[in-house]
Amino acid sequence: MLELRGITLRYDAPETASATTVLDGIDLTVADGELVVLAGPTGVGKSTLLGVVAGLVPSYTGGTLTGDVLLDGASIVEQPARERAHAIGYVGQNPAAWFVTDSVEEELAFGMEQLGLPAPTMRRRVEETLDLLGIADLRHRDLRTLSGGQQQRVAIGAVLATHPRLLVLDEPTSALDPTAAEDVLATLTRLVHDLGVSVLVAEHRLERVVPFADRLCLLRSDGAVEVGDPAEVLQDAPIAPPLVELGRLAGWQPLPLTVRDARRRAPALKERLGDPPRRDQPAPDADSAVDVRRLVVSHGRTAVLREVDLTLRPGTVTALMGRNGAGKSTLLWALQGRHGAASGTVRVAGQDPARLTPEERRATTGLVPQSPADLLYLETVAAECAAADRAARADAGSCRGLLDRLAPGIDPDRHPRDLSEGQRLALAVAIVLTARPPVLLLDEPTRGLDYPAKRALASLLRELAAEPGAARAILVATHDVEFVAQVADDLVVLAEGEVVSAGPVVPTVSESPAFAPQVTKVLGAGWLRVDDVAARLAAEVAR
Ligand SMILES: Nc1ncnc2c1ncn2[C@@H]1O[C@H](COP(=O)(O)OP(=O)(O)OP(=O)(O)O)[C@@H](O)[C@H]1O
Ligand SMILES: Nc1ncnc2c1ncn2[C@@H]1O[C@H](COP(=O)(O)OP(=O)(O)OP(=O)(O)O)[C@@H](O)[C@H]1O
Repeated sequence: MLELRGITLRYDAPETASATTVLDGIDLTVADGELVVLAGPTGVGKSTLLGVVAGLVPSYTGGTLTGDVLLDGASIVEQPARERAHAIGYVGQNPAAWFVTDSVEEELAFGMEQLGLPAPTMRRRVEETLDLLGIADLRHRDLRTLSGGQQQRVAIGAVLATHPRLLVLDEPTSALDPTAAEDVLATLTRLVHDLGVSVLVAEHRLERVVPFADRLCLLRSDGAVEVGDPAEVLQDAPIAPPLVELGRLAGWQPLPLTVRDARRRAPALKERLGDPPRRDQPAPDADSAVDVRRLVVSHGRTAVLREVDLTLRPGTVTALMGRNGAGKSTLLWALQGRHGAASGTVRVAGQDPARLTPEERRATTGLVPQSPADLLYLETVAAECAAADRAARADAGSCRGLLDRLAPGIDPDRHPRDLSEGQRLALAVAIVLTARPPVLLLDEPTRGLDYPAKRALASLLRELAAEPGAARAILVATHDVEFVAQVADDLVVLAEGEVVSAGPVVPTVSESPAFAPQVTKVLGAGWLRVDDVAARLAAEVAR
């Protein structure tokens, strides 16, 4: 159905007369009724390739494209994006940026209006889509007031309502809670299997998508491309979901792609491993870094946070999880003093953040918001890093050093607008971490990050939490269960604005089918990370 021939994209930088070749001679086909996953390191060119298919690159981004894009055998490479929209539905990495209307219902209808569909058809499809994505209760809502995951669902719905034959999706589950992500992927698979729709989806959280994939296309950083059966492509891929890494360690062949497959092989491995590792709990500290009591925050008449109690211990990383719209971002903003409490108290490093000046606030609390671009306002990566060093009175090069740990090798002269999603997030995280404030808040900080980058971020946060004398507390709102397994000591789960569980990570995730990481599902409570398994096997060999 879709055929890409020799796609090469060069981004020109006129001011320096240099050019970056992002994609170099990519060939790829997507058949009718096939779901192809596009994977690869942060910044390798996945979004660029999807943009080429949708007709957005190079028209909206600049750059020079060579090669051909064929749909049903006919070249569409010269066709503008809007003329491809009857067949190709595209959802970008940052859905809110693409909204063209004000309300959920209008947005769901907009694409169909553009295609000139009759009103009764539109009406019917809007209803179907609201149900399909579980967003019926949001139908009259203003798009700007939706949570990140709610926006992502609306964006996917708006495209599904046009009934495209090819869906092109850029990290479509990055803002979705684990259950919603599974539901959306199951819906897509139904469209693929029952209606012969084709899907090309770029994703970093391979543990979520690979079980649904017919084929995997891996773009490597050296420009090589591998396309094929997911288990074969992942055999020695530099990026792999935890199950695959576990399978490699244990020597399982073929590599397991689903928890079910891995569990069948697990008994022998469990026997070799013995008891799960003991996790030291940091010593309880009398002074909490963050203390929230009976916090209520409302939007109009709706209470979004209801009597929330939260204590963050210095020296710890706490994960904040919960369904889309549960109130996680609202809580983070309240800790930064930006959402006035209707009632209750908030104390951050002993003070009420709402009473601090912006400068005092920055000195106590650093927040990486859900859309990292909000923190970036200068012309180059180098200027952003230099400004962060100055603001934090840190040594020159501090911010750049942090950035290189997360996303190495970014051109310092590049405009932050032209970074890939993961690179932009890495820059925002580096800027906030440069200030080394006593309280760090991160809202969904793994979008666009590949596995090595997530591992680097986890170890950076662990180092910052453990810094002697810093008494630092870190709170990470995320849907990324594998990241939680790597980084967190404690877990707080919100539901409908209330804390429904709070405590050390191991018991809290072990009992939850939604929040348990793959290693826990395969090996049982107490095992969280592939690294723990590797360490135990290495110790066994040493004995
Ligand atoms: N308009 C542009 N001008 C110059 N360089 C660009 C532009 N857009 C993207 N790039 C660069 O092209 C490379 C590929 O970006 P792209 O967004 O396609 O990566 P990606 O694989 O989707 O990344 P991520 O995993 O972070 O989403 C990156 O190095 C990025 O900095
Ligand atoms: N201005 C507003 N008016 C009405 N409701 C709002 C407004 N702002 C946020 N909300 C609602 O408050 C709830 C909590 O939003 P919040 O962004 O805190 O959720 P979240 O847990 O961070 O979600 P996600 O996981 O999707 O990012 C959501 O249901 C959201 O729709």
